[in-house]
Amino acid sequence: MIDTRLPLTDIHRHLDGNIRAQTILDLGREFNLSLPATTLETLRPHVQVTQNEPDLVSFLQKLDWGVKVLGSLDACRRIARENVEDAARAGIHYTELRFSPGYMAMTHNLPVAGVVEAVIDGIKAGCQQHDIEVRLIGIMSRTFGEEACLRELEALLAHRDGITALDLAGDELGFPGSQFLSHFTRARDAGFRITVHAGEAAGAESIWQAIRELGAERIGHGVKAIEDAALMDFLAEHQIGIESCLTSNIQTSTVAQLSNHPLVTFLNHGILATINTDDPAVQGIELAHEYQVAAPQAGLSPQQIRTAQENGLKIAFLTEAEKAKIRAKVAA
Ligand SMILES: O=c1[nH]cnc2c1ncn2[C@@H]1O[C@H](CO)[C@@H](O)[C@H]1O
Ligand SMILES: [Zn+2]
Repeated sequence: MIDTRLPLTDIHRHLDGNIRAQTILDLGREFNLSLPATTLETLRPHVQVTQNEPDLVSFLQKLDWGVKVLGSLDACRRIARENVEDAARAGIHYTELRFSPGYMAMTHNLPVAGVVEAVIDGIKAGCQQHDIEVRLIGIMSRTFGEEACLRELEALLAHRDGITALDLAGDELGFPGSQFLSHFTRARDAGFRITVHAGEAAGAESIWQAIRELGAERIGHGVKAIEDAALMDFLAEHQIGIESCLTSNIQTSTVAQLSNHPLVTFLNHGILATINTDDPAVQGIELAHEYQVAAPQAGLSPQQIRTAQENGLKIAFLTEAEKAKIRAKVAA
């Protein structure tokens, strides 16, 4: 259950993995694109997971139509604003929305820094209309290689003030973190907080690499940490937070069934693990489902679910003063 006296957070939520099917239809029409379907019902299987995918890369293909319809910077602004609205409607008090500007820019050759600016704008517009606190995480999509990631990094650095952290996402097996050392050095020098998708498709060594070489303060998914006792101890001792996304891990076949998910073991081990969505529209879920259905199925007790909820703000990329303000507001 969600404890309504505590802030509800979603700190692992891709805004370009949460584009409404209706918006995909609207934008397809606006830019005269030929979509695979023209009604919501028939479009859905092309943009939403309908059965578990065999692996991460197949799952990620479901995000493609969402970004293919981004024919202008205004379209990017729109989906950013709608993301704030969706998160507010899901009852979320604080969210960190992440996006890959190069991935969003790709199909229609939009200026990458322009996409970053449009997303920042759209978030601001959304926050004026909804009572929610939002921070942005820039993603480098490793799937498109080092050069493309460098372009994303530079676009994010050009709008340093609007971006809180840097992440690396996409095909973890094909593009190991070791290819991105210089990217992360630059990002840390610029003062970005760091989270990295690791230990999802690849093993525990990928998590060690993210922490030791990329400077990750938090890990996205981190499922494979369970295979390395020393790493489990390290995560707990150094308070490296884990951003768990239960349903996502089933849909990517990272974990065979929720009863085998390591989240409960992470919590028992004193690791600051959290409950998040990942790509809600693509997955066909919202955060409430993760708390009310997925977490109990993963064996979490009500107390453990509450701990995971508290951990969300604990490991958020905010100052202690900002966290205190959100806690006070929700408790009031
Ligand atoms: O669960 C995930 N694991 C790894 N990468 C992901 C996941 N969901 C989305 N992306 C990746 O994030 C970028 C868009 O924000 C894209 O690179 C997409 O492939
Ligand atoms: Zn993710």
